[in-house]
Amino acid sequence: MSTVGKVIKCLAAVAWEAGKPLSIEEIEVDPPKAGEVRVQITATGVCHTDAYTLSGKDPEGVFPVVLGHEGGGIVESVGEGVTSVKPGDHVVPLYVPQCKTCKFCLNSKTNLCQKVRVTQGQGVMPDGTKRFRCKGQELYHFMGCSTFSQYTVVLEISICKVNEAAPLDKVCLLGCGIPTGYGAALNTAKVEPGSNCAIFGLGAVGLAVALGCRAAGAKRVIGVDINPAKFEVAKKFGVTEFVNPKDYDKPIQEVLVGLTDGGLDYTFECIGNVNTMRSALEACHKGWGVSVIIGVAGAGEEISTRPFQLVTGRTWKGTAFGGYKSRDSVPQLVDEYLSKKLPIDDFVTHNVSLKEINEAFHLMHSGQSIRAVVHF
Ligand SMILES: NC(=O)c1ccc[n+]([C@@H]2O[C@H](COP(=O)([O-])OP(=O)(O)OC[C@H]3O[C@@H](n4cnc5c(N)ncnc54)[C@H](O)[C@@H]3O)[C@@H](O)[C@H]2O)c1
Ligand SMILES: [Zn+2]
Ligand SMILES: [Zn+2]
Repeated sequence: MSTVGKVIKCLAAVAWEAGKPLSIEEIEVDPPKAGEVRVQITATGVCHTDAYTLSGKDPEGVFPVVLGHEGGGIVESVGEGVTSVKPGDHVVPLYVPQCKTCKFCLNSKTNLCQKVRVTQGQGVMPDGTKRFRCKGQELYHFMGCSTFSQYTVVLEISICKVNEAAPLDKVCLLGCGIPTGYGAALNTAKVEPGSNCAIFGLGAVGLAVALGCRAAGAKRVIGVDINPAKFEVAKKFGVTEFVNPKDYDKPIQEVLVGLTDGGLDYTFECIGNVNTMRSALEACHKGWGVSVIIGVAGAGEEISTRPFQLVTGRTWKGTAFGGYKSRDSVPQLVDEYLSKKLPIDDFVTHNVSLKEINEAFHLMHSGQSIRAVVHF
């Protein structure tokens, strides 16, 4: 029996309020309106941003909400005017959309499409309404994706069709963490062959940076992390040396400058801590070192350094979603995965069912997982 045009009842992990575990509920998902796509989600990763919003610290956070933004799925039906995907297509929802018409999309220097920024931040579709209900209450959308549900509704500009040969429980991770780090090295820093790089924080994002540095032909890739358990696994991703700030009684930037004859060519902050952001900048080589901020700091926090650090030729940059124009790039990254250039499988350390989704959050908080993938 076709579900097209009908409300679908399915299971979702609902965040009813801040600071509480997710609860598995039967929800109702409306059909897609014009320009929208209803997707059956088959797998999703769990990312720090989901945890951040769930914690209540996100000033934009609204409840009750269906979180999740690292999903993979199959198109169930499309709304009026949708042409780039059709029912049955394998797709990855994208929290950075690509409308291809706004000022940002038309500028090759940025990937930050602004077409639906305001409504996406408010947790609603562009017409101000929502497509989810549970127990008589409407549920908010999240980052334009809401992948913690068996079915979700997203905009056509927030989705891309990917090669069906790729398993969705792996390429779902191309929805956030992997492109973020990989693109930070390749698109934002534009790491050159023979470079010395340092990566602060060896979670999924930092390890993806390591893959990007390796792909670019970096010579030394120094991993900086306070969890020594990360080093063995990081070698597999191309980290060549490991520095634990806890092993030293001087600032870590001084240690790194000493190890590298004056500093790094490229550093990457993948923690979200304003102190390590400063260390990462100051670990850069005078005259040309570039530091890229990827980690997301807490609301209201500020970075600082002495301006002389910049006057003497260091550059501070930042990046979201690795600088990738999302709909153009994610299908290409899927192809890189299929041609064994981009090893996504190594990121999946745990697999859980939807009912165990809170366990995936626990594995992330305790530092045990690189990524735990939730299967529907
Ligand atoms: N800019 C973007 O588009 C974007 C996208 C996704 C995630 N992020 C952010 O990237 C960051 C990393 O995400 P992740 O999923 O890899 O996180 P993660 O928690 O898996 O990894 C962080 C790592 O940093 C280490 N660490 C913590 N404090 C440290 C310190 N003081 N010194 C050295 N190492 C330290 C931890 O041991 C851990 O290995 C987060 O802030 C996340 O919000 C940004
Ligand atoms: Zn994320
Ligand atoms: Zn746009």
